[in-house]
Amino acid sequence: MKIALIGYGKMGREIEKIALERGHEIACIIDVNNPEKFDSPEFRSADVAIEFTSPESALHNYRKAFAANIPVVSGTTGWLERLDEVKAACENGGQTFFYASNFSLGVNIFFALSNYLARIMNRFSDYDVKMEETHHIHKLDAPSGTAITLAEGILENLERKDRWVLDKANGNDELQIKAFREGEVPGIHTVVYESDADIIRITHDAKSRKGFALGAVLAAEFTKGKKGFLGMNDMLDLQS
Ligand SMILES: NC(=O)C1=CN([C@@H]2O[C@H](COP(=O)(O)OP(=O)(O)OC[C@H]3O[C@@H](n4cnc5c(N)ncnc54)[C@H](OP(=O)(O)O)[C@@H]3O)[C@@H](O)[C@H]2O)C=CC1
Ligand SMILES: O=C(O)C1=N[C@H](C(=O)O)C[C@H](O)C1
Repeated sequence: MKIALIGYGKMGREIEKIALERGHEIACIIDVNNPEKFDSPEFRSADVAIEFTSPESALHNYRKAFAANIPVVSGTTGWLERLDEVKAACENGGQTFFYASNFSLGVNIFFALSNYLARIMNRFSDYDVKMEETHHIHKLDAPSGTAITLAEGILENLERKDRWVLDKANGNDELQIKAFREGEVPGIHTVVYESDADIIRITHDAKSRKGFALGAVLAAEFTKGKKGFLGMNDMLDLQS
C-alpha cells in the first residue's frame, strides 16, 4: 500500500518505521516546511494519508487531503470541536476518515474495561470517580484526547456524573481530570473510584509510542477501499 505521511514528528517517524516493516511504501512526507506537496503527483498516488500534526493544523490538512480524494487516518488530538465538519465531508462529500484519540490496542481494551466498570459503579453510589493523565512536556493539549474519550465513556455509563472538568471538580456531578506533564512520558491514564472503605484504580501505561504507531498503520490497512467515517470500534469490534 502507498502511504502519505502528514506530519513527520515523533509519531510520523514511528509510523514510517512500522509501515516499512509491514511492507508498505511511503509515497510522500508532508511536514510544516513543504505544504506544496499536497499538490504533488506523489501525494495524489497515495492509497491513504496518515496525519499526526497539531491541533491548529489538523483540519486544514484534512481539507487538503479530501480535495485530492485521499482517505485520511488521523490521531491528532485537540481539534474535535470541528468534528462535525469532517463527518459532513464523509457523509455528504463521499470522503473517508478514520479517527482515534488513541490507536493502541491496549488503550482500546482499557476503554471497554472502563465503560464496563462505570456501568457496575452506577449501582454503587458510595464511590466517587476521578481521572488522571500524565504525558511528556511537549504535549500541546490538555486533557489528552484519550482522557476525553475515557471521560465520555464514563459519563455515558455513570448517571451521577454530568460533565468532565480539567483540574478541579466543583460539584459531585463533575468528573475531575488532572493532567500532569513530566519528562518524556509516552502516556499514562488512570481511572480512580474511591469510597470511605477502599480505592479501585485502573491504569493504562504506554511503554513507548510503538503501540500507537502500529495501530495507526493497521487502521490505514483497514481503511483502504472503505468509505465514510471510521473508528477503532469498526476495526476491533470492542463495543462495550
Ligand atoms: N491517536 C493516537 O494514538 C496518538 C495521538 N497523538 C497526537 O498526535 C499529534 C502529534 O503528536 P506527535 O507526533 O507526538 O507530535 P510532534 O510535535 O512530534 O509532531 C508533529 C509534527 O507535525 C508537524 N506539523 C505541524 N504543523 C504541520 C502542518 N501544518 N502540516 C504538516 N506538518 C505539520 C510538526 O512540525 P514542527 O515540529 O516543525 O511544528 C511536527 O513535525 C498530537 O496531537 C498528539 O496528541 C500522539 C500519539 C498517539
Ligand atoms: O501527545 C501524545 O503523546 C499523545 N496523545 C494522545 C492523546 O492526547 O490522548 C494519545 C497518547 O496518549 C499520546
